[in-house]
Formats: sequence, C-alpha cells, structure tokens
Amino acid sequence: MTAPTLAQVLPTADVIHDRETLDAAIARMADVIAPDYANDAQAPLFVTIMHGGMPFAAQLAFALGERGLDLEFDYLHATRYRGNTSGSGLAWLHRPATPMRGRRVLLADDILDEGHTLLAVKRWCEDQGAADVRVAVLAVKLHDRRVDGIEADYVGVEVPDRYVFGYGMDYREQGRNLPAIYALKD
Ligand SMILES: O=P(O)(O)OC[C@H]1O[C@H](OP(=O)(O)OP(=O)(O)O)[C@H](O)[C@@H]1O
Ligand code: HPA
Repeated sequence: MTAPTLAQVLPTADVIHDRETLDAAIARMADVIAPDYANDAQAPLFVTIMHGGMPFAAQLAFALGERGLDLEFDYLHATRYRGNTSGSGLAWLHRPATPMRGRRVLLADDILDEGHTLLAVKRWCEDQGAADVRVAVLAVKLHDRRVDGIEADYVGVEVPDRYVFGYGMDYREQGRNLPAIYALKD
C-alpha cells in the first residue's frame, strides 16, 4: 500500500508550534548562544546538519549575526530516516571539509529525537579534534527512548512523541518548507 501524500495528511495534522512561536524561540536561543561565544578569538564553526537543519540553521545564523556573533559555515549530511517515519542505520552522505582541530563547533539541527544522529555526529567532531562541540536544535521530542550520551545545549521548543514535520522536517521528503511544526494525526 502506498503511503498517503502530504496533501492527504496535512488537513488532519495538528499545528504544534506556529511560525510566530518558532521565531520567538529562535530569537531566545540566539540571546543565550551569542554571549557564550562572544569573547572567543575565532568564530565558531557553525555546522548545519542537512537537510532538516537548514531552515532553522539559517534563521539562527541571522539572529546570531544580529547579535554581533560571526560564524564560519560548514555543513554535513547524515540521515537515518531517509524519507521514512522511523529511523534505521545512520548513513553519512557528506562530511564537513573544514578542519576541526582546536575549533569550537556549534551543530545546528531541526530535531533531537532518539539521539542516534547527533550522538554520532558529535562523536565524529570530537574525534576530529574539536575543542568543544555544542548542539543547538529547534525541537526536542519528549519521550524516554533517547540514547545515552547526547543532549542539546540549546533548545527552541519541545514537541510531543508523535511524528512531526515542517520547518525543515519532512513528511516522506515533503513539507520541509512549511513555516510551522505539525504532528501527524495519531
Ligand atoms: O534523533 P534521531 O532519532 O537520530 O533523529 C533526528 C535526526 O533525524 C532527522 O534527519 P533524517 O535522518 O530524517 O535526515 P534528513 O534531515 O535528511 O531528513 C533530523 O534532521 C535529525 O538529524
Ligand atoms: O518526528 C520527526 N519528524 C521528522 N524527522 C524526524 N527525524 C527524527 N524524528 C523526526
């Protein structure tokens, strides 16, 4: 049986956080993050985790720039959902090119769910010799299935234990550019 399309699930999905709420949450995150890096001699390496992290990372980057914090950009792509609504093994599709030795690294992603992705990514950055690796996520999902050893240093909003999409997150590779976070009907 083929899965329903975005157009079929959207009418019955719930809006969990609207755009105004997310704008305010990202501004609050920037208020906290900017002072944490303000006295560093070198800009943090700001690593966007593609694809889902892109809209959030862009908005956070502007908010940090507004607050006087310069960033050096890079990106990586690690995926374990691959258009499905449950995860499997992590596949690295792109690794950052910028040397990390001695650098402070700030990872930006859309969601911390079970944590496999960010745990692996953070460990990889540490193995590259990063001096400090912090995690900024737009959303944290509330459940007790998180793997040990990973938490977010900076969080925008909490989401319920349902499949969520929008604001970077996909429903079967659709809906990433919806400007709100939705949850599939249970
Ligand atoms: O905490 P976890 O359970 O590991 O899930 C979180 C990860 O899953 C999503 O990526 P996905 O694998 O869907 O790749 P994508 O961003 O390219 O869609 C999301 O962007 C996070 O990186
Ligand atoms: O609930 C989710 N939605 C979209 N992508 C995800 N990746 C992990 N969990 C989710």
